[in-house]
Amino acid sequence: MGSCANDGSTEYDDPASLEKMKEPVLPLKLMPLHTNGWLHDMKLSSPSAVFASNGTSSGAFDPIYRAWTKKYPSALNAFDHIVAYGKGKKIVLFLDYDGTLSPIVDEPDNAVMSDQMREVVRNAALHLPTAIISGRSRDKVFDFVKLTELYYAGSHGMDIMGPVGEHDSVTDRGSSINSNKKQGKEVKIFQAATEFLPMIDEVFRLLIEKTKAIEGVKVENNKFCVSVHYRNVEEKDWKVVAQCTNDVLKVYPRLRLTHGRKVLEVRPVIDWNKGKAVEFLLDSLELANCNNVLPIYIGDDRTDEDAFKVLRDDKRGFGILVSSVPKDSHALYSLIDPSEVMDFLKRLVMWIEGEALHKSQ
Ligand SMILES: O=P(O)(O)OC[C@H]1O[C@H](O[C@H]2O[C@H](CO)[C@@H](O)[C@H](O)[C@H]2O)[C@H](O)[C@@H](O)[C@@H]1O
Repeated sequence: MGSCANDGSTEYDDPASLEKMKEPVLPLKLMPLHTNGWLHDMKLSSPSAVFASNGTSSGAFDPIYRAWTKKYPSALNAFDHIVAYGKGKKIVLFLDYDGTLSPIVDEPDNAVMSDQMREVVRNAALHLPTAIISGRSRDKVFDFVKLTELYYAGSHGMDIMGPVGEHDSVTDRGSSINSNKKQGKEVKIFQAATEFLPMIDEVFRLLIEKTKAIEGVKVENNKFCVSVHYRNVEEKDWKVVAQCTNDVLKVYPRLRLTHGRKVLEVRPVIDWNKGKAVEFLLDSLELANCNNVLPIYIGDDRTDEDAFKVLRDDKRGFGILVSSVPKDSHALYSLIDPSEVMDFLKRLVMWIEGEALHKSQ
């Protein structure tokens, strides 16, 4: 297997097997491969939250954060304004998982969702179409959420289990595998990058091998993408993580890199992301061309920005960024942390129930 080369060169045991992967089939959209650039992004994407003495995030009391909320008002404070906009409309809910429904923890396998949050999400899904869109594999995120009432998009939207719609007008790629009974309802499985599965598996194994000497690193297979976690790596070694990942990635021009919260995400170069998944799901729900639909997307990560942007550009719905630190975003509103997400969802359901009661009288 290959080893990390500080001079940027790479050695592989079986170059022939990799050779066939080198041919770019799609236009390249690689981020700059200069690892110092990566390092800069790694630091930027890992800002430290401000914490109060009791351990809770103190964003609301921090003057810089409060100034930031002038641009991204709290969705709780702006709740009446949000629902006024949703009055008479069908609200569709899109939720990210890590950092939105579950707090960020050191060990990705321990990112469990509280029973209370699960109940709130379940209740939301009983009142309005609800989908989880995660960077994790679809199976893994389902194992955490365990709710059959929802739709799921894993691997940053590249693997969707959605409703059976009439048409797939938003996509000319990928495969709708079937329409079958899964988790008790009629669903369609859409996968945008099936041909990349062998490559992703190979890269997953290579990344494990190449990074095995770095203490704290964790490589996670998310089916259509691979996550290289550096949350538990000492900051002085982040450069080595970037170098090792770069060494692997540069022989795979059909893969690209994006940054998440203390994680490097390796994924296909295809034009597909969480924003496309939102469009696909709205289309499948046959709500894509309706004026009386209000999609709301709640997420905390850089990869959620694609979804925020779609909603913002279409002027149809809006994003809510979950963050305890000021960040630039395409979202319109903000929430500090998953506990505020829970409060927002509870209020939304109460409002929907109130509206239904009002209508029935
Ligand atoms: O789209 P998401 O549902 O937010 O998934 C994005 C990544 O989330 C997970 O990593 C993040 O959460 C971990 C658990 O709290 C944390 O340890 C890690 O540092 C974060 O980056 C998940 O493990 C990744 O595979 C997802 O891509």
